[in-house]
Amino acid sequence: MAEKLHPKIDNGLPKESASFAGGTLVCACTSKPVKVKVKGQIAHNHACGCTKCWKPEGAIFSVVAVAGTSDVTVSENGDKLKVVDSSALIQRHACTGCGVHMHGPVERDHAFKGLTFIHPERFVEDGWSPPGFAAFVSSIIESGVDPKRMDGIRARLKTIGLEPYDCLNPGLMDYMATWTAKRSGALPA
Ligand SMILES: N[C@@H](CCC(=O)N[C@@H](CSCO)C(=O)NCC(=O)O)C(=O)O
Ligand SMILES: [Zn+2]
Ligand SMILES: [Zn+2]
Repeated sequence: MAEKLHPKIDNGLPKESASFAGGTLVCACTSKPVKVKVKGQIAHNHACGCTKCWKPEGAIFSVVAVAGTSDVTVSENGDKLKVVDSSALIQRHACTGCGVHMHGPVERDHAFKGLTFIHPERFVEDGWSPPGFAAFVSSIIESGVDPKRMDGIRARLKTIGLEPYDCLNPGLMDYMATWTAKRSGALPA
């Protein structure tokens, strides 16, 4: 049987719509849900195997993307949000009612400063840009996945169309390294 990875990718990738202009993320609470508005299309959507990103029940990967922090606004019931780990790069704001991570801005001096991580499956609307790769794949072992399943899981990701990487994809890794090199002076700013 095919490995189950995440409900939004197990049956093929969701379809992007050219008319998607942003939408509203809603948490899983049946009463007073937290709502977050996002302007415009999301970027760098990926399946993430790290232990820190929020995953729906039973999933071994999260689906996570970024938007510009200035395009992300908590619109309802923001008082229910609490930062999961204030020492982390991504300041993941989780709903204290249901546990869903609703937005995760990067505020520290870093290549990703000014971006906010979000989970597009929480959009009420369809049409958001689908995941393009799988990141931190080996990290699923840290959540308890049997290492013997890894070949099958990587093969399944490739079948779905998500190239598996054990960190981020080459484009984002190069972007971060370039930022670091410019900071150190190894490359001209
Ligand atoms: N093996 C660790 C990896 C955790 C990790 O570094 N996660 C990445 C990707 S999150 C979305 O792409 C990261 O950038 N984390 C920064 C942060 O969490 O603040 C594990 O699995 O825990
Ligand atoms: Zn909630
Ligand atoms: Zn992650």
